[in-house]
Amino acid sequence: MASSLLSPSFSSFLRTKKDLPLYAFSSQRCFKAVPKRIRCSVAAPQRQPSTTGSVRTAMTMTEKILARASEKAQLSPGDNVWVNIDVLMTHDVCGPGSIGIFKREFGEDAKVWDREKVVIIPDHYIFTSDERANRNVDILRDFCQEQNIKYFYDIKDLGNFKANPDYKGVCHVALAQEGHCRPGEVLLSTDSHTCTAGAFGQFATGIGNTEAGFVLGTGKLLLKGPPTLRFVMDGGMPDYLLSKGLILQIICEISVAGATYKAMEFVGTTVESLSMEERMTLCNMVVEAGGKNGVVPADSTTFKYIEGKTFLPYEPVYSDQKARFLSEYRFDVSKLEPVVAKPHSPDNRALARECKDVKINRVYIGSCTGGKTEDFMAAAKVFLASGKKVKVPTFLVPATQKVWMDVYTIPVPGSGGKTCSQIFEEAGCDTPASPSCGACLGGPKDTYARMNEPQVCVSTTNRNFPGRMGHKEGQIYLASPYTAAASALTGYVTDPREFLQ
Ligand SMILES: CC(C)[C@H](C(=O)O)[C@@H](O)C(=O)O
Repeated sequence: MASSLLSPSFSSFLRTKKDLPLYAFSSQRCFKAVPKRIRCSVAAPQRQPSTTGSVRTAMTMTEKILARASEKAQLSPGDNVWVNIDVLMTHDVCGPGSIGIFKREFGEDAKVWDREKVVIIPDHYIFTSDERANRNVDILRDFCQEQNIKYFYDIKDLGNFKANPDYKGVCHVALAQEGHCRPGEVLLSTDSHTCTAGAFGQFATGIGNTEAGFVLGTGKLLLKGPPTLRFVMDGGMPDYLLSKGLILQIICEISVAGATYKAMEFVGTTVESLSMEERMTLCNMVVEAGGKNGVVPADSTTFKYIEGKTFLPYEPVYSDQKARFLSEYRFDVSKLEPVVAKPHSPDNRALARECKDVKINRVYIGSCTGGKTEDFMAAAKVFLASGKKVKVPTFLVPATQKVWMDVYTIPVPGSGGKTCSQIFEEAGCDTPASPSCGACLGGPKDTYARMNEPQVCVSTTNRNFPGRMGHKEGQIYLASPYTAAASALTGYVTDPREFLQ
């Protein structure tokens, strides 16, 4: 690696790197392999507060993960620390840029720090004839071949996604399904919805291309520890609510800037009762409140989901009882009603029933937020309960190839063995499309279900900014899969209780 090619900040880091013992950069999980005390004293010869044996201050789980990953005994909000990264993910939109920066800064022949810790998932602009979008995937492929990247979920045949057994689809859902989400670890990726993986009790956050270029070369990143907001959600989940409703409620309460550079920790009996997919939905939209990361303590639900998906050891951490939280918010979930976020901001709250006069042109069910297996099962439940047909075009975009398979194979409870796909067909929905991010963020003009007209859409996705799904005058109502399906059946924004009670 030619250090003369490096920018000042990169080269000063590398000087530090030279002084550190080798094991800090090995592919092993060094906090497991090396006793903490030895690590600290070798890496930092001067006595630090963390090595004096003084009683440590209570920490939140986010602080603990970052402390451990930076080989410190203690971390307080605001501390800047060099964090060892467990997984770095990138996709077709940001991968080429990150690779370009990596090559520019570390040299054309540089190798990534660990070929088994880099995960590359084409997912955004896949099923399009847009040449630049297609070229992005080619750049990823060339890089993965050159670097012998272990986890590259490639797609070559755009005409038939099933002909690409490695292809997954939406990165945040694929990361979980493929066992890349492990409690206590640090996962970074060039996508703001990386916070989804906090559902597994890990520190997961989105980074920029420049940072990703740096991580590709070093496996480290300088991160500032965020303070934590704690959300305690208790009470039985009403059977017309999904966790999309919970996170919309929270964002509306604290605003789109309410958690800027803060961790959002979700606890309480309701959270404990949620499935992994529902926890993922909760953490997924943390960034819509400005959050640095979302986190749910790992429990038996987490361990069961992970079982068989990864063979790497992991070590969960939990907030200390006396951990300091910046604020605490409490919700009695049993009293909540279905909400939507009206155009053009995820915190533009209204009760679904307050919008019953809003006429809509289409419904979209898909994305990392609302395109998981359970999201389709929820929508199918509403269609099944109504026995009616949809009144507006209803687009279904499974997040991943596995979700697509589930839609076609898993029987919906109470349906006499029908699959979601059968129920959707009977209800008159569009045939489930090839898995990808689809029209969640507009995409090239020929993207399936893109809003090319100034229409009104109820969507299970995460953002409703002007132009988000295509047309800049389009109007997007963010909603749960229950509310989206109910709205499809009436042609108006509809409270799902109309069909579920
Ligand atoms: C393309 C990518 C940079 C972007 C993000 O990071 O959020 C996208 O995934 C989105 O949802 O808007």
